[in-house]
Amino acid sequence: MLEAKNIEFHYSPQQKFNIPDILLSQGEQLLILGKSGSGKTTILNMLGGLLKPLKGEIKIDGTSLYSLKGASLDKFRGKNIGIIFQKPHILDPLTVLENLKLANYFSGAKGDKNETLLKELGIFEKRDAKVYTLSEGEAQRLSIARALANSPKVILADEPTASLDDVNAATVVKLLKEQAEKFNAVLIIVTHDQRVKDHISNQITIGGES
Ligand SMILES: Nc1ncnc2c1ncn2[C@@H]1O[C@H](COP(=O)(O)OP(=O)(O)OP(=O)(O)O)[C@@H](O)[C@H]1O
Repeated sequence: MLEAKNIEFHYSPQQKFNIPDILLSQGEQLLILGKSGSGKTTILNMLGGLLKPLKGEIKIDGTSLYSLKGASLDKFRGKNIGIIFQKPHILDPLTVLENLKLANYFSGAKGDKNETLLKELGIFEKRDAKVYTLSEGEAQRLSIARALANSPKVILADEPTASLDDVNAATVVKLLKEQAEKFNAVLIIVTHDQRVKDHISNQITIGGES
């Protein structure tokens, strides 16, 4: 389902990242741990089709990600990959529901699961609220909803709990796991948050001990 093989990458030759091969079947979950600056976001961006590795291949559902270019890569990403960024990528002037509709629009999806998703994530009551009025936890849940709006086969989350208190952090990890299980999607979380460790047993650490 998701395969990353022989990946090599550096921003400068003095700082080469050591990137392990990753092989995940449908429905499998992986936690990538590592200290700040170890390259977690960099790996996630490569897996998400946002940063081309210098060498190696990333395959999703049999498609070699970087054999696609421009609009085809954007379309493939919109349809198959849901990314929850470290800082929520949601649009402030729009409402909660409008943000989901925008994600649907970009991938040509119907959006028939939007309301269910908002209910499951506990923000249905906020569907007509503008994003700038949301609490941090609500905004984070909306960014999860947006990433899941098109029922992706691969869910990638970058430090989804970083700015959350213990209760909200546990809720967010639980929601991500539940949603991934529901879609039988691959779930990869990258984090340096030790609180997430107990929730996903399949783990790798990059850049030495975390
Ligand atoms: N566009 C870039 N150009 C040059 N160097 C970069 C770029 N993006 C990241 N880096 C460097 O690469 C290293 C890894 O960055 P990355 O954001 O992947 O780490 P991280 O493990 O996600 O860190 P954090 O946990 O703090 O988010 C850092 O030293 C960073 O300064």
